[in-house]
Amino acid sequence: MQNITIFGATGSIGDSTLDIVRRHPDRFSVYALSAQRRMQKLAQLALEFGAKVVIVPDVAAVDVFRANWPAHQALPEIRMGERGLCETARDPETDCVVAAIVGIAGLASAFEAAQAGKRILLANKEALVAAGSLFMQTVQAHNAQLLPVDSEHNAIFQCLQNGREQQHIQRLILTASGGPFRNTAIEELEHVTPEQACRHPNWSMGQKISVDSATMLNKGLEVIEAHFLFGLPADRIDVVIHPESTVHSMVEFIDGSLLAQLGNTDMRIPISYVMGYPERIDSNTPAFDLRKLQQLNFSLPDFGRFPCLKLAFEALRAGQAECIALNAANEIAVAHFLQGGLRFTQIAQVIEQALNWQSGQDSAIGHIDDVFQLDLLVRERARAFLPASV
Ligand SMILES: NC(=O)C1=CN([C@@H]2O[C@H](COP(=O)(O)OP(=O)(O)OC[C@H]3O[C@@H](n4cnc5c(N)ncnc54)[C@H](OP(=O)(O)O)[C@@H]3O)[C@@H](O)[C@H]2O)C=CC1
Ligand SMILES: CC(=O)[C@@H](O)[C@H](O)COP(=O)(O)O
Ligand SMILES: [Mn+2]
Repeated sequence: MQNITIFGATGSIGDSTLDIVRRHPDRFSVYALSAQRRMQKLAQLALEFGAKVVIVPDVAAVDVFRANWPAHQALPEIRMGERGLCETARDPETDCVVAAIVGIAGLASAFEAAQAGKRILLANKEALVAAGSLFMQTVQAHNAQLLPVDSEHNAIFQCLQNGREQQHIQRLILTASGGPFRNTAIEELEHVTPEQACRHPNWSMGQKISVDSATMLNKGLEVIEAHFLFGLPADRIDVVIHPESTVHSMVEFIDGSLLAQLGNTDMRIPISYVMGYPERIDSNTPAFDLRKLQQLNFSLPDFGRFPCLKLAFEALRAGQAECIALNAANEIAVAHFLQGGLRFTQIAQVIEQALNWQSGQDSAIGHIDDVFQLDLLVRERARAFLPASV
């Protein structure tokens, strides 16, 4: 029996993970669950899965959680804030951490899990983008196990036969849907709404990653994530637009063979893979219907339409500080776009300004605290780059 702790349990990845737990009560037991705003949902989940611990942001959230808890039931232990998340990450009762908080907010707890030598199922790509080598070194130094949840990296991991084929890679090919604006006239992009940007053609996901898919910064973050996970330089990681999102990514090997992983667009598939790893387990998803598969299309992305993807490649080539800046500026820009305070096309402009600013700095990133410090600094700068009105 594996004791699972899910950080970001109320989100889209949390939902899919808990559905696998539901399917395999003999294998998994929920130890702890965290949430940020949705206290009612957290209480329902903690009750259903018998969580021993919940982690909420602050005292006010504790009150809301308690108010949503049935009077006759014993309360789980309630921990608070980042300290509560980190305490739970290293808790001896936690066997496996699902890192599914969105954004840099998930880094401290995921990093703590690495330091505690836990098994980490990593959805939170921003953690790896911002702390790349430090994170990977920490995983290695503490004998932790890092398994990729992100569908592309999970596909690559499967193609590499769980890492055994790593030394024979020629290049990685990340597939990208192209998002909701793949065919939108470029002049119209400055007028698209948050609602349109969040309407992903193939996947149902949280708001932030949906906007990232629409700008294709998601793919840029994934290129950086792949670089750190699989140790390949930027020029051996390709991105192809594949509107069907059926091929989840590919590996080209030195002998010319290409291996791909295919499947429905349902995150329960990659999540069940890492939950059961090294065994495959039932993902509770419908079988793939090959008769519906008329065509698989592939084309090269247009950097003019998707400047964020170009910026991510530039950040990766420039170094860790630029990757931190890319991510921090994007988080600020996307939050403002979602609140109606920024145009869609201005997201790339804010990121570019932050990267230009970063290129004039001398930022050494040798410790995890350097990551948090630079992240905060870039956020401050990025706020200054936001236009006064849209
Ligand atoms: N969804 C998907 O299919 C995929 C997601 N990912 C990655 O997984 C991560 C999660 O994505 P997704 O599930 O879509 O996101 P959601 O927005 O659906 O869920 C985010 C979760 O994080 C919690 N949360 C939000 N802000 C904070 C914070 N500041 N501190 C602590 N917890 C917080 C939320 O709590 P609350 O609900 O209470 O606000 C929620 O539980 C992202 O990094 C994303 O890029 C990767 C591949 C696929
Ligand atoms: C499900 C998943 O892993 C997402 O990151 C997905 O890949 C987003 O789709 P695109 O970024 O390809 O539009
Ligand atoms: Mn992905």
